[in-house]
Amino acid sequence: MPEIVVDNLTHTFGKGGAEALTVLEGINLTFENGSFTSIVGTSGCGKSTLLKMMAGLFDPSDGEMRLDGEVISGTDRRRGMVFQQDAVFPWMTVAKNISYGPRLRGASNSEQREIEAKWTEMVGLKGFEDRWPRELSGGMRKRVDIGRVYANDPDVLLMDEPFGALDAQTKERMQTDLLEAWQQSRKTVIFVTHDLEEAIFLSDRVVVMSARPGRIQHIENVDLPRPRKDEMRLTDEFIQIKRRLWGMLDH
Ligand SMILES: Nc1ncnc2c1ncn2[C@@H]1O[C@H](COP(=O)(O)OP(=O)(O)OP(=O)(O)O)[C@@H](O)[C@H]1O
Repeated sequence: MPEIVVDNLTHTFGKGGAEALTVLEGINLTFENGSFTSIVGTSGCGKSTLLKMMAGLFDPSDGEMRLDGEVISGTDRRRGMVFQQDAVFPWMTVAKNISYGPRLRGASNSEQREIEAKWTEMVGLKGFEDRWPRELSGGMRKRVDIGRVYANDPDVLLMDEPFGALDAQTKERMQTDLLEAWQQSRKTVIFVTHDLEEAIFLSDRVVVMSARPGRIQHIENVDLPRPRKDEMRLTDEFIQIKRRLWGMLDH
């Protein structure tokens, strides 16, 4: 069953005003349940805007998005978002950050412990449960962020350049770990990135957007086998996809 449908979506900031700016035009996309899709495109083509609208942070000026047939409007824990800047609470330990959402919804102490144990392990933070965010590296804080979103048990994870601020080595490790968590949970993931290699490595599909106003320029199905291995980045098939997509972007 299709999970998210973006139906003829157009978005103009300040519509009707002198400074009106159309950033997205005529976007039609379907994200299948459990799929991993990346969205790439030159800076300013509206990738973050599209993702934020899927999160329900604001409504499109035309068209609509539906999750299982229901029009998306407003935020909902079924759609969890991870931003580039981590959103970890500095006054809570790793475990408390992770169980924040369930605690807010009245989960019992034992349910919270269970969720903390499951997700600290899944995001590679076992043994760090009682640490404070100030004691963690950037990559570890990102893991807390991802664990916290997963702990809410969303249907869809919306990730806006979550690894953009990390060094190359940490980034590669985070990509592999994210894929492992995704393969176990099979949530639908929509992942915005500037990094073509990251997009290809992670995804079933890479959506290429044209420069502003962003339109869908191309959809690349990535048929590399899973589980993905780091060495795949060096295969001819991988490099060919990268070259093809690179040629489509405005540099
Ligand atoms: N709230 C807003 N009001 C007015 N214009 C906005 C607003 N948010 C974004 N924009 C503009 O919309 C365009 C698209 O922005 P968006 O952040 O979606 O692009 P992007 O593709 O994610 O860019 P980048 O890759 O650089 O993050 C930009 O020109 C930006 O200045």
